[in-house]
Amino acid sequence: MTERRVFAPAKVNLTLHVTGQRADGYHLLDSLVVFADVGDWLDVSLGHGLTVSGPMAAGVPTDGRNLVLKAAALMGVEARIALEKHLPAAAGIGGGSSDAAAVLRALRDLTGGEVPGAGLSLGADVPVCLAGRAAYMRGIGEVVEPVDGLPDLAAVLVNPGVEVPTGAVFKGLARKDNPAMTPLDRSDLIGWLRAQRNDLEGPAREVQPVISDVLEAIEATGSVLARMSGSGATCFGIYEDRAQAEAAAQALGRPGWWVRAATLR
Ligand SMILES: C[C@@](CO)(OP(=O)(O)O)[C@H](O)COP(=O)(O)OP(=O)(O)OC[C@H]1O[C@@H](n2ccc(N)nc2=O)[C@H](O)[C@@H]1O
Ligand SMILES: Nc1ncnc2c1ncn2[C@@H]1O[C@H](COP(=O)(O)OP(=O)(O)O)[C@@H](O)[C@H]1O
Repeated sequence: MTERRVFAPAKVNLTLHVTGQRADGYHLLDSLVVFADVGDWLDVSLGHGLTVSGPMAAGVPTDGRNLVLKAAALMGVEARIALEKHLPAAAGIGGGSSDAAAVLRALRDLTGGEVPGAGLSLGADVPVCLAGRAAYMRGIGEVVEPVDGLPDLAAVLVNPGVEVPTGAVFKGLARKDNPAMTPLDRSDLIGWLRAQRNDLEGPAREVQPVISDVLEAIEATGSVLARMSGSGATCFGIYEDRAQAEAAAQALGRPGWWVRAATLR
């Protein structure tokens, strides 16, 4: 087999605490990250060329700006990649980073090569996406510590169709030195999550006020928790079970909104 078909799941920051800032301007993070059963698909082989198709392909670069080609360059090879885009871009769910990580995994497999620096040079979210499982993400994203024993979470993902530039949201932070997460309480995960934060939610709402409407709409469907992921604008709701999440996804349909029921793990 000289071709690999790989899945690039949506990344969800269940929590995202910004705890400091480095001299180079990058922020120190303390985040619990999980992955969805919703994502992009890629066919990867050694060769040349990139095609982008699928329902969310519009606006995604098809040249060297695409992170999947940067991932191949990092591995020191040329790759032939067919990317099927299902995730919105610049949406706080790491679409580009997860695509890059999927290519790194496929090329590692095809070439036997190592991934330099776990892909951090491609973006702060790439190392955790390369791990591809529930993990704490710390440092600026380079410290990834797997977390075992979390229950599957029934969820909806909602993106209101507006892009949020990550850098602008970090710039809008009033405080850089916020408290870290408290120790994880597996016996009351939802209660624990409610007591944690996404520090980027405030500045992201300033950039895109529609995020407040999304969170209110999710809360109105009876979610046990509603939060924003990453730097937004995608928000998630957590539900008692998958049937409730599916019903919520139906209820949340609005023109221009991207809504998916998902299992997070
Ligand atoms: C905020 C997070 C949380 O998981 O998710 P997204 O909203 O991107 O999904 C990530 O840290 C984003 O990772 P990623 O999107 O790969 O970021 P990068 O391309 O490396 O950086 C984009 C910009 O965000 C800022 N940035 C990013 C990461 C970090 N730890 N501190 C920062 O200040 C910098 O201004 C940088 O120029
Ligand atoms: N494979 C890709 N998929 C989506 N966007 C990509 C990709 N490669 C590069 N990009 C660019 O990266 C930017 C951020 O996209 P993405 O990684 O999805 O954002 P986020 O980190 O907020 O989830 C987009 O504006 C897009 O132009």
